[in-house]
Amino acid sequence: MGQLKTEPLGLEGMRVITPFFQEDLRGSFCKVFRRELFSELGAAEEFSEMFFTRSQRSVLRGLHFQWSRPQWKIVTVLEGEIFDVGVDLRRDSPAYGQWRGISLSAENKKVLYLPAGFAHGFLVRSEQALVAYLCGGDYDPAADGGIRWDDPAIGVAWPFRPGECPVLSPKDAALPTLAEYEERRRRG
Ligand SMILES: Cc1cn([C@H]2C[C@H](O)[C@@H](COP(=O)(O)OP(=O)(O)O[C@H]3O[C@@H](C)C(=O)[C@@H](O)[C@H]3O)O2)c(=O)[nH]c1=O
Repeated sequence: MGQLKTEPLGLEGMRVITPFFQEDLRGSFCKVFRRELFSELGAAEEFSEMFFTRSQRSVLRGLHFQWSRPQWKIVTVLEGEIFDVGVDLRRDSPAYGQWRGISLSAENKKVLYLPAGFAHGFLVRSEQALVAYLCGGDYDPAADGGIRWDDPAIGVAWPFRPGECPVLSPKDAALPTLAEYEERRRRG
């Protein structure tokens, strides 16, 4: 009872979790986190932050990471639907720079696990989306980084509707490409 199922998503360590879900006369029960499972997946046993973001349709957040103090993330959607994306930025990974994406919604109840070393972002595909995160590894504003959502070298195929433009934060609109980011780091 109460087990969660996991499946790979094409990049080493990236997993899709199907929560334990049960309905009865009162409503429902949905378990998305179990320490034992996430320890097996490589996540530190303790998480550092839990937070929620609410966003309108077409909002695109990302692609975010902490380069010097990478965090693992567990992402789930409590209301609405997002297209959720992870980009492998682990320096020693043969899949460096590759991305995978999946629809997460309140309806499908899928949960995404991103190991430390991935960039993360999402596009909102419903009127609103309420997204919940657990993050392992402390948030460090000085290490907070990001790369452009539309970096052509990464080539995320965001599922925009015809004529749809993403709504970005000023910070995200000014992010560099991965190559630019690396160049800045090399120069210090
Ligand atoms: C990311 C983060 C931000 N903050 C603060 C900083 C700022 O005042 C406010 C909003 O931050 P941002 O504009 O960076 O929020 P947002 O653009 O929603 O950033 C998030 O985007 C998605 C894609 C992720 O993967 C998350 O880890 C996070 O980076 O929250 C924290 O306190 N802890 C955190 O872990």
